[in-house]
Amino acid sequence: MTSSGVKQFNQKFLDAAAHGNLDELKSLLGAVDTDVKSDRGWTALMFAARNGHVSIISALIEKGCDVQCMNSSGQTALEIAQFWNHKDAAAVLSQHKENVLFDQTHNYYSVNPLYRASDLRKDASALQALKKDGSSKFILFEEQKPFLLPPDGERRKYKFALFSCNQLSASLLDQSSVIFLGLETWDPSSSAWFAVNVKENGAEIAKKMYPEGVFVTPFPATMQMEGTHAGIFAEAHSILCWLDRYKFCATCGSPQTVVEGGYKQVCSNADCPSHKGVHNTCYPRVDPSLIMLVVSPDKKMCLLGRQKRFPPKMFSCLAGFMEPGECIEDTCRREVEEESGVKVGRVSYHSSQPWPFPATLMLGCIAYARTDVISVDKEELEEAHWFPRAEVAQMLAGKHPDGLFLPPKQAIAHQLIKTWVAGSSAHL
Ligand SMILES: NC(=O)C1=CN([C@@H]2O[C@H](COP(=O)(O)OP(=O)(O)OC[C@H]3O[C@@H](n4cnc5c(N)ncnc54)[C@H](OP(=O)(O)O)[C@@H]3O)[C@@H](O)[C@H]2O)C=CC1
Ligand SMILES: [Mg+2]
Ligand SMILES: [Mg+2]
Ligand SMILES: [Mg+2]
Ligand SMILES: [Zn+2]
Repeated sequence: MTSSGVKQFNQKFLDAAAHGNLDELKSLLGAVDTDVKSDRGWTALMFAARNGHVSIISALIEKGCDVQCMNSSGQTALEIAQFWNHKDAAAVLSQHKENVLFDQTHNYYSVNPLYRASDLRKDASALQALKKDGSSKFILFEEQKPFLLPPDGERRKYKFALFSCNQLSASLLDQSSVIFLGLETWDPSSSAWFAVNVKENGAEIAKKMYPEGVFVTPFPATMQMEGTHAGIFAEAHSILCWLDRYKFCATCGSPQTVVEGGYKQVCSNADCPSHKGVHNTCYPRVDPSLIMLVVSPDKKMCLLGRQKRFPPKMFSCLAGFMEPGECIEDTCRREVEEESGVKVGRVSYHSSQPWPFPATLMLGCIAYARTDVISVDKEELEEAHWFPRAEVAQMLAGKHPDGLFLPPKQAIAHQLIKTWVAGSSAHL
């Protein structure tokens, strides 16, 4: 199709959304990019939100459109629906889990719908019964690679291939490292989910059941998963990596036994001090890390940097691990000063994101600089600059004249930057 043909096609799609023409929209859905934008940066979802067309909104969300996308004035579809007082449309948009829950941002990898039922972990016989229950669901991993159904004509995103206990061998299910991920709801009779690390023959069974399924290298493939499955992946992958990396007691070096559905390891040495007092070596790790959008003293610019490993032309927020005995605010101030020489004053918390590679927890902040002179630590960053808001908006929209761009929407860095560009938050 010629470029003017594509433009006409896209316009038809946007018009169908704006006029509430569901049949027309559905006939175009497979053929167009659901997030295509008008000249003013409006998506089909925003047009539907503007006019309160709930069925169009539902059809677009079902197809996996970007609910958090912003127009050139920095509004999301939800904000548009609220502004025009379309209550039903706003309700559908705000219910959507990838968007906003409890009026708070929920980042990618953080939307895990399972109820973790941690009390059940201690009940070995209850867990054993759940493993044999026909309604329980099993997801598979091989060497920490999840077994997923890839996108196809119908499906735009990866999702887990689900197995029942009858489809897996007894020896696979008997492993102590079968991880109990939780129940589907708070109702104790709801289905349980488990993650299993398979050996060769398990991988064969998986392929036989789902010939189209693949064991994928987690990053970046899991960035393209259905939102709730990405949340379940984050839980399972972090635990599996921990079990794989921490096989011996950190206190005395003896082998450990996996207990509590994979959530604890106990030292086999009865005399080990880890059996007494504070025994935090037995539990899975979470490594807190700060990520911050630093705003200039005049509030007109933000600080973005490049690590050497980034793809060319990509800039992002500064980030760094928390150190022992440090509070969130001080980690933020220290990492920014170490990496860029800029001194930060007030730090305001925005939102968090599990980053399961293997078990980082990103704590996202907006940081207010007290100084603006940049002196880059070349060990950590290749370059860092102040960028004016209009230029960052171009980067967000993928329209920067020099092709500079930002991490994708699944990264908390993107969400922090978007918050600042929109200037719509209580943080600013
Ligand atoms: N979700 C998102 O949007 C983004 C996520 N991130 C993630 O944030 C995390 C931190 O960012 P990064 O800039 O790399 O961190 P830092 O600025 O703290 O520097 C990284 C260095 O810290 C050391 N290190 C590794 N693990 C730890 C730890 N648990 N505690 C203390 N120091 C550690 C490593 O040194 P050595 O290699 O010498 O051992 C590493 O090279 C990373 O996991 C990164 O993937 C970063 C940017 C965006
Ligand atoms: Mg650093
Ligand atoms: Mg860093
Ligand atoms: Mg550091
Ligand atoms: Zn020990």
